[in-house]
Amino acid sequence: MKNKIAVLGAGSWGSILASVLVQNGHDVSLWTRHTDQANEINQKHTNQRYLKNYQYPSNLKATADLKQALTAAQIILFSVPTPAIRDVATQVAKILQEQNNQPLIAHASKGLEQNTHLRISQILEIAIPQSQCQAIVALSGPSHAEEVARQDPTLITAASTDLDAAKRIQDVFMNNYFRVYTNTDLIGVEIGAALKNVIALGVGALHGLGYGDNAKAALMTRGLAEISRLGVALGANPLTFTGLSGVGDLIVTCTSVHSRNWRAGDQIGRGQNPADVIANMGMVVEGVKTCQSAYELAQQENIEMPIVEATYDVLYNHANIDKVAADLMQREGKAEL
Ligand SMILES: NC(=O)C1=CN([C@@H]2O[C@H](COP(=O)(O)OP(=O)(O)OC[C@H]3O[C@@H](n4cnc5c(N)ncnc54)[C@H](O)[C@@H]3O)[C@@H](O)[C@H]2O)C=CC1
Ligand SMILES: O=C(CO)COP(=O)(O)O
Repeated sequence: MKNKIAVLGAGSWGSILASVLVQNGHDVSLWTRHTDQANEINQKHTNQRYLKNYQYPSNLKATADLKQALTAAQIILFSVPTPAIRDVATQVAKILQEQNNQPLIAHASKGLEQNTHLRISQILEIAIPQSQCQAIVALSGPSHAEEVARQDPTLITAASTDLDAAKRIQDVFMNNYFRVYTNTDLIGVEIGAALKNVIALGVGALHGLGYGDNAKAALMTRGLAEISRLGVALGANPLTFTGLSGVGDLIVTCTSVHSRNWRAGDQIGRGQNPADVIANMGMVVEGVKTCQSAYELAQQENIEMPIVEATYDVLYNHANIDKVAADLMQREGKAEL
């Protein structure tokens, strides 16, 4: 069934998800706040700043007019960085009220809000009244835009407490290279998605420091233990962390050259100033702000998260990165489980 879908955010992820949806036969309106970017997508079918040399389907329509993008939308997919979610969702709620529309809301963003420590679906739930929204679905898993663009096999999860809503998102995205599973553990999926970026910063830093695969595998594994500990304390199913949005996304983000978080960590490990690295990336590095939220959340919930704490110290307290890595090794002996 053909759906009218609004995709909000035309960075690398939103624009390629919009492309998948168009290829699947849906009527897609891709919203960006930049008119020149909308013009480039509509006229040249490119989005050079975000996905070099990729040709978008000619029937993908981009617009800088949010009202126009949302008109008659049956599904709205948010794909803006976490810090922008609340503001964009507030604008969306106002328009939906005027249009008297109640679409299904999905999001593909990965992070925790600063100060509130909220997951994306929680922010959306607050910003968009229930009367304006059928349900909320989170889309997550090991999926770099650059490889979806090549139509490499990609598997992700659509998570919602409303299984029918998750199935609808599964249906609109599934094709021969994009396979979608459903999951009702929204908390686990969103926590895995947000926290893997923090661990990838750390693994990238180890690479930059010159450490080998033993150290990186160790950080990934113990990082997953921290993610699971936090997730379970917040109500997640521990098994979710063995899935696509848990270990799956952790692996891809900690090992892929496409990962902005890994690349940022690598440069920091080589001695560059974290603020400069983030400023020069040209795309969002979600793990940096999420690290602060995760650090505060761990303190608040009294959860032991030494890797998150070490990453926080490097990013926010100018801690010496060699010393931080050495200190992690000097912690008292522990039971693994
Ligand atoms: N790039 C990827 O392969 C993947 C990204 N993600 C997630 O998707 C989300 C978006 O990431 P990307 O597209 O990669 O980021 P990006 O940095 O490539 O693009 C972000 C887009 O959001 C727009 N934006 C930023 N602030 C905004 C605001 N206040 N209002 C409206 N638009 C705003 C920017 O103009 C840009 O078009 C992130 O949470 C990321 O973790 C998830 C899976 C894969
Ligand atoms: O979430 C992602 C891959 O699944 C993207 O990770 P980066 O933001 O580190 O590129």
